[in-house]
Amino acid sequence: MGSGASKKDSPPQTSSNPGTARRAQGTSNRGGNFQEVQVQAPGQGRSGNMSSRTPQPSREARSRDEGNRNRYARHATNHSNSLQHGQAAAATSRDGQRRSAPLDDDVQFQTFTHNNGREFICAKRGTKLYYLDDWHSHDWQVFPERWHSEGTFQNLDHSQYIQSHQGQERQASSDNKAEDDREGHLMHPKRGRVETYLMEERHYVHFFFDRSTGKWLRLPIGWELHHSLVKQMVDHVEEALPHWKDRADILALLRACNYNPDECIGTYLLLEGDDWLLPQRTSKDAKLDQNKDQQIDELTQRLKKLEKDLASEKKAREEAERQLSELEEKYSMISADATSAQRQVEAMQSTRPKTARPKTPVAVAAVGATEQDLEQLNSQVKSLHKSHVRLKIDVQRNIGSINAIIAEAMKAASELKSSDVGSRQELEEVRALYQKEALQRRLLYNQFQELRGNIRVFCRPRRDERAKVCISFPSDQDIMVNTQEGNRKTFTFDKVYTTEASQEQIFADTQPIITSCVDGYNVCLLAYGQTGSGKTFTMMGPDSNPGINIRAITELLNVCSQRSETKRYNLKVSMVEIYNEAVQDLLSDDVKTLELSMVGNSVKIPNITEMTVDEVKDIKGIMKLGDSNRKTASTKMNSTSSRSHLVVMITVEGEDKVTGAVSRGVLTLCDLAGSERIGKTEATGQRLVEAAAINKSLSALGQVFSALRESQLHIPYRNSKLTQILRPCLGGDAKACLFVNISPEMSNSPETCNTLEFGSNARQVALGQAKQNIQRKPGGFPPR
Ligand SMILES: Nc1ncnc2c1ncn2[C@@H]1O[C@H](COP(=O)(O)OP(=O)(O)OP(=O)(O)O)[C@@H](O)[C@H]1O
Repeated sequence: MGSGASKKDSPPQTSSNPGTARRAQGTSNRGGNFQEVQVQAPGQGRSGNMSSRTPQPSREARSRDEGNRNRYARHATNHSNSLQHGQAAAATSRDGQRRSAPLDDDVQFQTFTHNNGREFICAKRGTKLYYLDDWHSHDWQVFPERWHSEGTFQNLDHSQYIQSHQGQERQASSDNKAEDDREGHLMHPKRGRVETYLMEERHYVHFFFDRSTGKWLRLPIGWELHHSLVKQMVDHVEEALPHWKDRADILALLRACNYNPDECIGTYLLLEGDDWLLPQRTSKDAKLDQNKDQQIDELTQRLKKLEKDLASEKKAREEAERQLSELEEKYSMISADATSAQRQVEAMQSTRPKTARPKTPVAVAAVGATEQDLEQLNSQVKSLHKSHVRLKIDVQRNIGSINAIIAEAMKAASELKSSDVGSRQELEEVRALYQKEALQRRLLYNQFQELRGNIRVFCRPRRDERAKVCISFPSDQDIMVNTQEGNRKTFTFDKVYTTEASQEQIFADTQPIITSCVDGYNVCLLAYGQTGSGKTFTMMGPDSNPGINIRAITELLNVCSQRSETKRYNLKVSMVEIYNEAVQDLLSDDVKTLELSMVGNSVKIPNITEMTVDEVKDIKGIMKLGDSNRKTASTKMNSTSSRSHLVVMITVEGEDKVTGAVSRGVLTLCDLAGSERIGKTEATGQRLVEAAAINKSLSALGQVFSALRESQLHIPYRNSKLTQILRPCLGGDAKACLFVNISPEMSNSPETCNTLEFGSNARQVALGQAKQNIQRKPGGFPPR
């Protein structure tokens, strides 16, 4: 085995990867390079000569050993054969003639169990010992010296097992042949055994051109994260899943999802909660958490103790206060007695002659208060004073401890406040979870819509501040109309904008669908509604605030230039007007009328003018040219209203610089003529003819939607020029969006209801899953 040299004497780790096994098999030297050992044929000579000497193992060990021996015996048979062949071949090549191998009993087979758990089959000849590195190879390696101390040997009695297991060997080899090594499994900690299959899929792979080697090389993840387009995708996923911080991980899943951010988010959400997807928690994290829990417990205990102390201190304080007030009362009584006694003494002294100072207490007794009484009173006053001082000290001491308690309580309160911050964080997490849930629901809904190929319908009311409005918005998917009869009707769409919605908002919601045109999808956007409801404002918009048309082409140019490293793009624009059932080329100098030819499911418009757009500045010129050629005429309702359908078609062809595959997507942007009833416009003459043509084509569009909705066999595309042109967009492999533009005025509520009903019907149309138009070889697409 050539690789044996690189493995040196360190035993390779066991690999369960079937691919690895297969590779090892594929690269091994079938003839073997065992050049030193002469071995006997299986079943010949002495065998298992040491088995009788080995101590008897336990029953469990015995059965394990038997299993091993069976395996080894099979391989020993094969390998002893191959030893012979290898040796013979080697001997032949070395000496030019085949050396006769002494097929005697000088080879002994043993199993060696390395301490790392791996087992090897070994062959001993004389003093030399060899081992088989790879189970499937026939390459014998010299047994490394140091392994002797790193494992144990067991002799192998192969002749004993060969006969009984030759049948098994044959069975095993026939089983192996049928085995598909793309099948596999992994052991998931929660899901248990997970079956896997290595699918073959066409995937985008980012390459870069390496000038030094002149080769295209795979872009490493680290580099790819700096690529602007990829960066955008990773940002998008990161924004949707704020918990997923590892950008390289995100990119790895994006690669696996063929650079589809939605699929990437969907996969993540599907497996969310899976520990393997989240950053692995380290033992350090666990310890930190444990410490935190401990701290919280300690704090809670302390808080409880403080509360208890506070309560008992409060009680003691109340008691002290009560005693104090009692003492104060007593003191005031006694001091009142003392004062009156003092007064009596003074009175007595003032009435007594100055010279005749009483020498005996009898004189004092005569006025009712003896000296003894006074002394008693004096001592009472003194003791009261003492208890007053003691009380004062007590109160001061208590106030000190109460202050300490208050400080502790304040500390505990601030800790509680910080734990409140924690619960606020929890609240934030719950909110994030809710947002994720909502995102998941929206994604699933979008995926469902995409799979069914539903026409997405967006409702946009025109801004009107003066008029009495008849609409209200219960949610961003519902709109309620108050009819003139006083009823209320609610309609549901994929999105309902308010009258305040900006052009940017409108474009942002359609942008992903529009840009999928660069990937080879056909995309169609229609604006339907009565005259003056804002269709042209939405699609074309004023110069200062452009609508979808100009923003879409600008965005397509941006996406193309972002991908210019790997793809070469060509963007062409054509513009037609359908006026009175005639298709007119708006980009030709003479506004020529065009013929349509239906070929199968597609429509061809021969001789249509296509203008290449290379830069953003080209767009406005083209739009202006088309607009100036557009027929507009006044009706009673709107003096500038267009009485024709305007269809702008943008073809984006991309050629992959590496594979040469060509993608082609067509973005069809259609500003339909006003849908109001003829009666309301009071049209006559030419205007009446125009209105009739408009009505005919719009009702043909409605019929196509109805037929598609009911999955009828015949879809009446041929009923009008409009439906013929739109056939590739409504025929099953395109993505379609319909804007229903409405007027908010009460006087227009019947038309508004009609428009919303048209939109509701269209929303039920399932076109089927959109398909990418990609051809392997360039030049594969027929001209339009
Ligand atoms: N969302 C809006 N915000 C501000 N102004 C608007 C809005 N929608 C429409 N308008 C204004 O209302 C008027 C009529 O709109 P617009 O011409 O787009 O209607 P329309 O449906 O295309 O009519 P028509 O069928 O006749 O072509 C225009 O002056 C336009 O600027």
